[in-house]
Amino acid sequence: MSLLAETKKPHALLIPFPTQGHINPFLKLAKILHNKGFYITFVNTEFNHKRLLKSIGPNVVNGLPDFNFETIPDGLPPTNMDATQNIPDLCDSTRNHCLVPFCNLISKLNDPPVTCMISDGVMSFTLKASHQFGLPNILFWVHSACVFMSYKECKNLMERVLTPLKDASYLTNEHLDTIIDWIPGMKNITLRDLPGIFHTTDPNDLVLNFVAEQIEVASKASAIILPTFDALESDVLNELSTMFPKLYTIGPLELFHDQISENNEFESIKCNLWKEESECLKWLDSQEPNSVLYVNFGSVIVMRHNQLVELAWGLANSKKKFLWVIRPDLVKSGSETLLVPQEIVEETKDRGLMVGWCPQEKVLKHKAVGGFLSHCGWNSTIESISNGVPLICCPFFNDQFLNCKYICSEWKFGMAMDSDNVTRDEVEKLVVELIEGEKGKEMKRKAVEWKKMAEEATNVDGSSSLNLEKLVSEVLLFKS
Ligand SMILES: O=c1ccn([C@@H]2O[C@H](COP(=O)(O)OP(=O)(O)O[C@H]3O[C@H](CO)[C@@H](O)[C@H](O)[C@H]3O)[C@@H](O)[C@H]2O)c(=O)[nH]1
Repeated sequence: MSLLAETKKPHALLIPFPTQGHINPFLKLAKILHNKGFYITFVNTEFNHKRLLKSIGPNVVNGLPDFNFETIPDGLPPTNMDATQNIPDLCDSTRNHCLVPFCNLISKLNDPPVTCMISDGVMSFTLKASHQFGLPNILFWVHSACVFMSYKECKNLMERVLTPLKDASYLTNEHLDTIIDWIPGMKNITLRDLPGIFHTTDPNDLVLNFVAEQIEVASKASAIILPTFDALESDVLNELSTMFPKLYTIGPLELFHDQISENNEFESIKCNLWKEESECLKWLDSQEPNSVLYVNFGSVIVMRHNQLVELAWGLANSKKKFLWVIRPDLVKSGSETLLVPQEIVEETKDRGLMVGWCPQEKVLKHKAVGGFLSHCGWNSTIESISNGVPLICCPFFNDQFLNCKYICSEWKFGMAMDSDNVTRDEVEKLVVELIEGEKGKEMKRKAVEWKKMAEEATNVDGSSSLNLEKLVSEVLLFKS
């Protein structure tokens, strides 16, 4: 057994699940590994590749001499180029249709040959490919450790008849208040706090069964990586490390990414599926420190028009400055073309800016941003931690509920808001509190504390740095 000879460039093949919230952490990891001397092949779906050409232009996929993009089909018919594809369809299609084109791709990549692969935790069909080609396969679950643990307990929750719910009445009776005190490393949790997949009433729910199937095979991977850090989730990580001996926490990736991003050649490598409106940074430049609320709901959720209208009124009535990202597909189709009532657009034109997609990480770094109204996707959560930004948490689905629970009750840098019952008064109250209230100041202080701990984890001797080194030497470069 030996490490690969230094002279031969190791070749890492990375394949994320084909949505923005998975592509982003994969791209950061790809750049970090490239900086450590790896030859990189990054695999997108043909559909997303076309979206990248549309949103960024033809240069997007040029890559660098040793950083290449490849594509495979996702098996789905073409859909709206400005919208995230249907998630259950993607889950089903990737597991059923991607293995053969993925294997064909690996056979074709010979110069240099692939030496290891990093696959999305929910793209476990790749384990068959790694087995066939005799390659290490690292599963990258792009969630918090708590969410990963809750998925690990999927079968147990099913066996205890806690999920799927018997019928819709279980969504409103006390069933969701059932205390779950047996998940290792997790305290003060109810069924309501767990990811939304567990609240389905459909016994054949595709996504629930998909996650159950994916987590079941996780232990067959050469290693598992999570984009979190030890100090943030120590209890649950202690438990997970006994279940998965090769589990590496390597977050926040954004901080490692920042350490290498002076390297300008990386700037050209982007994977935004929507056209980025970076002019909003100039607008932020003209605002007072900590005065602006940033509002963004990530890349997947779709809300009702009345939810958006209540939000808009709440923001307007708060009289605070705001930068609001309204994706072209944020509201259910069939609603009015003018999403935000003209009255509000007029009234807030001096203090509010609305764009379709922004460079979120640069926005979160900006000194003008005093808080973030977020859906609590894991990337948005860890990017907020990396920048010490406090949150108003408005979860809509799946892992966002558990992230919200931890942000508000354990990490204490956020306040919760119910996405099902958004009212303008509640929005106004929370926004004012976050930007100028005492609770807002306390949450900002907590957010900055977490930021410092995240920085410690990614310093040379920090837990995530050491794990990243170990991941490279013990798994990615390891040759049996
Ligand atoms: O205008 C925008 C909006 C988002 N982003 C970036 O897009 C990513 C969004 O990721 P996330 O906050 O996790 O939200 P989603 O894209 O909605 O993520 C999906 O995937 C995540 C990882 O599995 C889950 O945690 C979420 O619940 C799920 O909705 C982040 O890196 C953001 O920085 C931008 O750059 N500009």
